[in-house]
Amino acid sequence: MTSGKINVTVENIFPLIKKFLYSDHEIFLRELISNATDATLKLKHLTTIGETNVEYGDPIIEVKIDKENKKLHIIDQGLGMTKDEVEKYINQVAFSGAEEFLEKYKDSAKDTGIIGHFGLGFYSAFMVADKVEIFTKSFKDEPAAHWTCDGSPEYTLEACDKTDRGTEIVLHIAEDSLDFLEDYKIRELLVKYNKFMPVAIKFGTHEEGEGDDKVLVDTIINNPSPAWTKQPADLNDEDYKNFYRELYPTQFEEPLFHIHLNVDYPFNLTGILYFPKLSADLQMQKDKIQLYQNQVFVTDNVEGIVPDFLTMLKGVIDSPDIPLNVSRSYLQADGNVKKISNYITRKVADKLKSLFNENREDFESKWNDIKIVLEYGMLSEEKFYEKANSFVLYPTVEDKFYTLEELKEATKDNQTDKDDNLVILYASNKDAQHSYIAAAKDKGYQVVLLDSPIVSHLIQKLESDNEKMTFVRVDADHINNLIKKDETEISRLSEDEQKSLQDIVENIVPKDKYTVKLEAMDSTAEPFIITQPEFMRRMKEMSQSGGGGMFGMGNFPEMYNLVVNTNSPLASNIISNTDEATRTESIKQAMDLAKLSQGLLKGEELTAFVKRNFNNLK
Ligand SMILES: Nc1ncnc2c1ncn2[C@@H]1O[C@H](COP(=O)(O)OP(=O)(O)OP(=O)(O)O)[C@@H](O)[C@H]1O
Repeated sequence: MTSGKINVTVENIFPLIKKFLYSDHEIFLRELISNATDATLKLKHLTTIGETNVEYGDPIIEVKIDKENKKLHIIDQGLGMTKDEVEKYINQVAFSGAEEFLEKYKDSAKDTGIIGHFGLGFYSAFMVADKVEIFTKSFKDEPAAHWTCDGSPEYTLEACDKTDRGTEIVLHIAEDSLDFLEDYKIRELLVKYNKFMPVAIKFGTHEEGEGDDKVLVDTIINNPSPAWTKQPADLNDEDYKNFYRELYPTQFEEPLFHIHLNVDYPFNLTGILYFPKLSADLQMQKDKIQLYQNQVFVTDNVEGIVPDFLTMLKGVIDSPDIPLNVSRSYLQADGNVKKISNYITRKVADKLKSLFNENREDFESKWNDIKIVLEYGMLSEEKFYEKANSFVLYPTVEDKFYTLEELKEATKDNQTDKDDNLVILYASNKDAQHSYIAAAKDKGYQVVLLDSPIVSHLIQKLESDNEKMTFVRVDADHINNLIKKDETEISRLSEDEQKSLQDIVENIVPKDKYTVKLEAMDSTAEPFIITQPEFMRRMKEMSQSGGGGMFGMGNFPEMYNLVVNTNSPLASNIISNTDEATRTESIKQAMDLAKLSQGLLKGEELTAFVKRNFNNLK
């Protein structure tokens, strides 16, 4: 037997390992199973290249709990180690690896980034065990070895009588980690980290069959060849849907479509992304994109790797080319990671384009579920914006879908104003803006429905990229002014009469909220109309939803115009009526009706309005 002292340079490494990443103790199992998988795949490689003629067979990795003796076993049938190799790989390589890792990250252990996802390796066993044993028999014709270490730098290494090839790691679970002797706990970890690892993992057994045919079979935790490792040509739609269910067993909604990622130059990346049906409550998205490295789960926080606007997608990406032991800011500056993020953006845009081209009707039916992602993408990724023009849709209030070019074509004859600007009218809420939409439709105008929360930012961008095109919400002005044409209505009131009308109305309407504007309109148009000027409203919205350059606008009071139609019978009545009480009453009534039609009559005012009108019916 050899015994020795591991060469400690970091002041006692074991307590450090125990403390390290306190919340992440569970990763020990992933590290040990990764080692077992590597050892198995290495042997497979050696047999395929003819380096050895041992029988590879159908190896599995087994995880076994021995609750009574407080032990956890991880057993593989991989290439094993000779005594010399244990000395070299465990006492030297693995130890110095762990040591270097700790030295580097002990101060940043609290960093919530990707740090700590990989690297501690074999010695992470000491996060949960106070004694670790290795029984290992190499595929080479040499005696088996037995290594023990009780958490002090001293270890023992001796020959043992293990006869079958491979390595068995035995963890003597520490008192404060007895959780890891619970079936459910280990199962949960295996499912979380090892669900798609490339070597079969056995955890327990279960019965299969009926009556006398009942047999005990191994319970295999993982699917060693998940869909993303296969060629797209070998998978059909059903396979993709099945994989979605495998990935998110608690998700019952089907995905809208998928994108298979598969590239090996200049970086290596595979994966499948899914466009989910987005629920109204975006905060509820608990199923996220999962990041793997060679089929080992790393994290479901893909911030910085997947472009922001795509983090609402679901699925898997697997790439060995993403550095993991680094902080988020370093990650974002990494050249490979940038390329990966650009590649994903391009693939998503290409897929959307082909869906649009292949089956436009289907694409239109999915529009409402995907628009937020696309609109956000147009705003945040210039490369996506450039491609998006050919498939992003602008639905009208009547559910007709246009691309921007089609919309321009459909509106240019009727909606170009006297200064040669194309005015695109839009509504953000079909019900609330109903009367304004109806007025626009009467004129034969198209009204598009833009109701996502970031629309004000998007139209701002579209305007700056499309000369002589402006977006105006239907309630931004009265109908004649929304798209200014040359014809002007003549006012029936004299200038003196207009002046007196203005004074009378201004005296009654609250000045801090409404600017009274007299307009000569068709006599059948509504006498009082409340409008909300486009510019102010848009800046306010942009400021409320973040950015937009109008810092602080979000707190501005709402400003409205009260447009009084000087050609309406009511306007004439107000002028000619000399009884102040009834005049005031009719202005208040007209004002309330205008508010009602803008959705502004609420609470106490609404109650008073209803009461007053019922009284009038008596
Ligand atoms: N189950 C095993 N079978 C055979 N060799 C093993 C096994 N576990 C560990 N080893 C050997 O010990 C070495 C060190 O393992 P350790 O987990 O510390 O680091 P690693 O796997 O090389 O890298 P990483 O830091 O990514 O885990 C391995 O490279 C391997 O040679």
